[in-house]
Amino acid sequence: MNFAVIGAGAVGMLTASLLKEAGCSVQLITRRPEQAEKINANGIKRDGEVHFVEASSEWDRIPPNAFILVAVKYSHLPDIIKKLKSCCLDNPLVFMQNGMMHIELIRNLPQQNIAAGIVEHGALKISETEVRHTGKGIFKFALLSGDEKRFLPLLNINGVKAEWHKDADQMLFRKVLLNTMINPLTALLSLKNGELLSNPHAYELLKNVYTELYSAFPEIETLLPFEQVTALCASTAENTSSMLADKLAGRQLEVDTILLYTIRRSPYALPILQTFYHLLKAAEKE
Ligand SMILES: NC(=O)C1=CN([C@@H]2O[C@H](COP(=O)(O)OP(=O)(O)OC[C@H]3O[C@@H](n4cnc5c(N)ncnc54)[C@H](OP(=O)(O)O)[C@@H]3O)[C@@H](O)[C@H]2O)C=CC1
Ligand SMILES: CC(C)(CO)C(=O)C(=O)O
Repeated sequence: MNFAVIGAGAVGMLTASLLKEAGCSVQLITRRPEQAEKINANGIKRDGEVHFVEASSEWDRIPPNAFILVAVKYSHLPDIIKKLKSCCLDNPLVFMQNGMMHIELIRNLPQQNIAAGIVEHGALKISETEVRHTGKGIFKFALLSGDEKRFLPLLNINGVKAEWHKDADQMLFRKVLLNTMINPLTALLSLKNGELLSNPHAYELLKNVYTELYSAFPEIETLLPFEQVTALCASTAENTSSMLADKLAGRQLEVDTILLYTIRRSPYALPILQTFYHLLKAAEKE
């Protein structure tokens, strides 16, 4: 099976190396040619093992039948969308971003077959050619447009666990709610995921956020029971959330596509989350 992975950050390097290990043919597309050169020379190091994946910053290296997995951040998408409007017109596309604001952005792409992906793995970029697999999980996919049969091969890749979901909105919103609860609190308080449970003040805030979300989205009771939130904090206890990792690295935070999305989707004002939103935006570097 052929893949092109766009973006050689934490998720891009993790996904490309897992697919290569599974015997797939993988073309990694970097933004900077110098990163592609380093990857071609040294491979991708993942937890001490090296996986040789072909990398380039040239989009014409993408085979016409390859699945294109877009593994960049929400804020990087405008450039990618510009490219996709005139190339890779027949390739199936999968967008792997956290959050949900990208769904509107990609609505008018010319490609027929488009899916959303959820990455329930933890990945930390160590260097231009090294990634740490900080949490082993699963990939989830759901159809945004086109023919779902086109994507079913993604569920049968050796050693790469994947699930198909019938309802893209529900799949994505569950993850948004999870990220809305964990990411801002960890980023604001500089806590690891597990400390949201062990720090009594953080735990109180986590419960209050859940209660606030419940008032706006009562379906959360079945979509994402509080026990599932605490179970995830416990199973990723040592993880630095992606929002805290971005803050520590001085990168732009994915606040809008996660937190602002939730605030806007709510039928009522959400004062706790609005406060978190302004605290995070006020501290964000230009
Ligand atoms: N890290 C994690 O554990 C998880 C992340 N996610 C989600 O996955 C998405 C990606 O996250 P993550 O991998 O951590 O982000 P990173 O910031 O580590 O990586 C993003 C990569 O995209 C590259 N990029 C930006 N613009 C382009 C472009 N025009 N062409 C090619 N490459 C480009 C960047 O390149 P450059 O370095 O040159 O700027 C960078 O390598 C996010 O939405 C995140 O929320 C989901 C679950 C877990
Ligand atoms: C679920 C969670 C919070 C795990 O760290 C995550 O997806 C993230 O860090 O963005």
